[in-house]
Amino acid sequence: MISVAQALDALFALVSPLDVEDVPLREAHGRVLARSVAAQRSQPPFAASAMDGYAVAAAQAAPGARFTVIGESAAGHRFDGTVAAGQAVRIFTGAPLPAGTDRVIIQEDVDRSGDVITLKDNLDTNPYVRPAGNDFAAGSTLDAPRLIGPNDIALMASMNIAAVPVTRKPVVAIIATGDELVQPGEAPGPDQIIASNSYGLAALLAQHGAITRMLPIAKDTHESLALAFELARGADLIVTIGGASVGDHDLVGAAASAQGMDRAFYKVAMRPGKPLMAGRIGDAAMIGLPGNPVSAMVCGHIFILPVLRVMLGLPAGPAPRTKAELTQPLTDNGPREHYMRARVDSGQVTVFERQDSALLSVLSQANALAVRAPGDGPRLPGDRIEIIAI
Ligand SMILES: Nc1nc2c(c(=O)[nH]1)N[C@H]1C(S)=C(S)[C@@H](COP(=O)(O)OP(=O)(O)OC[C@H]3O[C@@H](n4cnc5c(N)ncnc54)[C@H](O)[C@@H]3O)O[C@H]1N2
Ligand code: MOO
Repeated sequence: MISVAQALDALFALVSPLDVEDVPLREAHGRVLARSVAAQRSQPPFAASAMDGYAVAAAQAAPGARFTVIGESAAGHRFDGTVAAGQAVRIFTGAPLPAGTDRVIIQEDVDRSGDVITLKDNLDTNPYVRPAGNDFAAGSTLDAPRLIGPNDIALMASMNIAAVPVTRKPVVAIIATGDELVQPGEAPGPDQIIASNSYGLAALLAQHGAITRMLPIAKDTHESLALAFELARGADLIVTIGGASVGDHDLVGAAASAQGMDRAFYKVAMRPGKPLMAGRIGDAAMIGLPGNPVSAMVCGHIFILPVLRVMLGLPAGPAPRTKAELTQPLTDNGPREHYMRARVDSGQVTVFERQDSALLSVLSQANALAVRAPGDGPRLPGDRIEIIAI
């Protein structure tokens, strides 16, 4: 059996960043910026007032100084003339500073009588001018790769970038396997259960930038599995669920081999998730997940999300870990890396008592996986242990 880190490296070697497409700015949120983009203009494009008040020459601004107001500069409507000594222009936030001025006196610091203003004592010394290019200069870049968030959308809008180069979304085909499965909403027979982790995985992968194709449930026969692989053609990644272990009806490995799968590995020293397999089938990467619902979801977080990130052009790396303080003692860990379902609150982590990999009710209460290294000794309350947010 290989380690989780070795399995991740092998998975990263199976995939590469997908091609680039341009999308309208409104559709770029949550996508990965594939090429750096450059500002089409400076912001602000002119020296602008930061406050409502009066634009004057700074050299003349002193308590008691008097100015004649000769016009107005508003946002979107500049004052076209030049301001001479002893003159001021009424100005509003965001408006261009008129020629001949380099300071804004806020209106609270002014007494106005008709067209004449007198500056008060205790003048605010801030010039309240935003120089041209204060935020960014034309040509300055937002660098790729980067997961585009709402703040980036605002910045690119301001840079006048209407079409954004992003990595194409990976298409992931999801194949649930097993005679016991029916889809949610169908009527199960007495020995049947409802397919669940295919739906959880589809939600997880869509949340992280994939287009998911949920294929019909494959029966535990070579013919049915062959048909499922046929239907998966064209996907960038094929994810099977179940049939990965050693039982007489676990046929996914053999069915994938029959499709010409070039196997990278089978079995990983982790808990849950041991019977994981991966390889390539034609142009697609293939990941065979164990069927136990929590195992499949944990493998989704630990393996598939990092693989998606690489396909999206983001750096290769494992699921990010932080540390939290244990609230309870833990017995020593076995030889496999253990991803324990846990709840983190205010930096403290409580590991659930029931860790069976069939318990979706426990997984749904969890917001983290507490990670135990292979052979990790017993732990005491107060110990800081590694966690992965889920
Ligand atoms: N003798 C051994 N038995 C098992 C071993 C082993 O090493 N030796 N490994 C165990 C481990 S660990 C796991 S995990 C499971 C994984 O087995 P499979 O990948 O072959 O999964 P199945 O047998 O098909 O299913 C297991 C379990 O999960 C349910 N299932 C499957 N798919 C779905 C789905 N889409 N939605 C909901 N539930 C699903 C299935 O009904 C089974 O209950 O093997 C152990 N056995
Ligand atoms: O390691 Mo298997 O993946 O739960 O129980």
